[in-house]
Amino acid sequence: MATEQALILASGSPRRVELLAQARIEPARLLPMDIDETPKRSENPRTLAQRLAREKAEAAFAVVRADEELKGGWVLAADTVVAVGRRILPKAEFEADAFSCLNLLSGRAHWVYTGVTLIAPSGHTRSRIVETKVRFKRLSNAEIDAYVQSGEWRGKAGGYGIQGIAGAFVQKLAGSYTSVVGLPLTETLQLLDGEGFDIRRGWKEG
Ligand SMILES: Cc1cn([C@H]2C[C@H](O)[C@@H](COP(=O)(O)OP(=O)(O)OP(=O)(O)O)O2)c(=O)[nH]c1=O
Repeated sequence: MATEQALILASGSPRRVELLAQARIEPARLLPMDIDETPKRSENPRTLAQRLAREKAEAAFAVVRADEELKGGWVLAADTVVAVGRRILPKAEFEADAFSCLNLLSGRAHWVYTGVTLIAPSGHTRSRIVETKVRFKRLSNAEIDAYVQSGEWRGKAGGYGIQGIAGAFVQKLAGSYTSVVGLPLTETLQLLDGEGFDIRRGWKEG
């Protein structure tokens, strides 16, 4: 009989669950961590994504370690930050956020940084940061208005979701598409594999 292995995903992001499902990895438990995501003064976007992924993973690991049922699981967390130069864009909550993000992104290139942290049952921690450059076409006011109406930007870093309508705004992408959606699959599977989690257990046909 195969030994049990449990992945605890320290996330409330449906995108991250879907990306793992794409690789046939199903978390045993979702454990969203409500941490303060405010950037430190003059913190750069890359460092912020790394720090927040680590903080989410560490907070979740503390819960897992103290829980009889969850103990022995692998803890995974990620954080996605969108930036234009050093300017960090908000996770859009209000229409005004979405308007200002889209006006800023229109006709320009921006960077998407996703930090990923994995904590193995032993407590051993590994992190990766993935950087992707995305270029949007020039957006007309009518396009921005219609996109804001769609509501697809809600709760998303930089005020857009590449996996939806905004996929049509992208002229060029250099890096990792899955990282922009919220979880770089190649690097995440490498981390899991490196810490003894069987990433191919669900790959068998039927
Ligand atoms: C740029 C971009 C971001 N996003 C999403 C991914 C993340 O869910 C969100 C960035 O916010 P995060 O703070 O990384 O994640 P979250 O608060 O949604 O979830 P949790 O902390 O519980 O894991 O933006 C997209 O879905 N598509 C995109 O194209």
